[in-house]
Amino acid sequence: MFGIGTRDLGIDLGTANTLVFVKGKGIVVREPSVVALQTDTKQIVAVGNDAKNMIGRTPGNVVALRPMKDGVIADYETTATMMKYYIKQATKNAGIFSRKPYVMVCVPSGITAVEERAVIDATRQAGARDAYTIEEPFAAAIGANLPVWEPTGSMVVDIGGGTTEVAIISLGGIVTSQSIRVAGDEMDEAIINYIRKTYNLMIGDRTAEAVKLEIGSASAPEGVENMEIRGRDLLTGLPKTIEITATEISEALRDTVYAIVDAVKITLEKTPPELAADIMDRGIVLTGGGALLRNLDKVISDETKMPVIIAENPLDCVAVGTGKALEHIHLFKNRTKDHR
Ligand SMILES: Nc1ncnc2c1ncn2[C@@H]1O[C@H](COP(=O)(O)OP(=O)(O)OP(=O)(O)O)[C@@H](O)[C@H]1O
Repeated sequence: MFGIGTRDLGIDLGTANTLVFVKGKGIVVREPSVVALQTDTKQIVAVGNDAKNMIGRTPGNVVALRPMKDGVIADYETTATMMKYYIKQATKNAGIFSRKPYVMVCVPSGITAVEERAVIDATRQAGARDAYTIEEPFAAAIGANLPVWEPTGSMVVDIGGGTTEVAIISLGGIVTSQSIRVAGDEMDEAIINYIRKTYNLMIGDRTAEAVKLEIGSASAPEGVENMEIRGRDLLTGLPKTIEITATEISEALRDTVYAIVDAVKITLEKTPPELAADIMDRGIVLTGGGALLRNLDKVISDETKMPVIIAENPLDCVAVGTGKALEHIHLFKNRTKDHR
């Protein structure tokens, strides 16, 4: 058995954000999963926040890209480079003689063996002494302080950028789960499509996300809320400003919201009755950035007739849970396909 120390890391390698957790210190890195590269030399120009600010604004010789898509690695080399940068940042005060870190990385529960192998290899290439994986909803449940090791049912719905993971957990294992590639990014796309179709206006990803954060809602909000947005008029080709309402945005988000509701219902249908009774008592716990979409808890509760609770600090749950899981790394040795 090896001891897990303050140099070992839990990484939430997300489609939208990458977070690094260190035991005893908490979350030490919290940055967007974005890298800006020179197109010809592939040299890194910026990582994280600096790179995110460049999205849609780069000159011809620089490209700002998100190397993760739908919760899995879309661009292997860039992901490894990004992880190396963040691992270095998280371990910079560890001293030159300390050993390389063990790293636990979360992966979507629907991941294929090939996709999982890519995460493990990229983590090793990024400087890990060894890499382990944990399924995202399990990490989210640990991070949300659910009693995952006890013989009682807990239900977690983790709504990230690329994936929504729904899982029932009991006795340290996932009893049943659903992973759908519908989450925050799809909401942004739905807003872009709605505005293009309704107003012939093309807006960028960042504007769409800003609209979602400011006036987005899973059901029509009470009262009137407006927001001015800028984009390019598809008829004239010129910049244009329009005003949209929160009610329109809730219509735009409807299909995405109901895809998430359906995943929750399907999982509940597959849940053994004893565990369903536990969940009825304790409620469904929402984690991930998407949990903060206004009224989403209410819509899920109305549709399932179950109590729904938003976890404290929902954006941090997966990273905290991934880091805490390091303490049980011996259990993950068997769970990780790589070590079976
Ligand atoms: N207040 C909010 N309302 C709605 N959505 C939000 C809010 N805050 C953050 N989000 C969304 O949450 C998503 C990011 O969540 P999170 O960091 O949990 O995802 P991730 O771990 O990077 O993704 P994944 O788990 O799919 O790999 C983004 O789509 C972001 O727009």
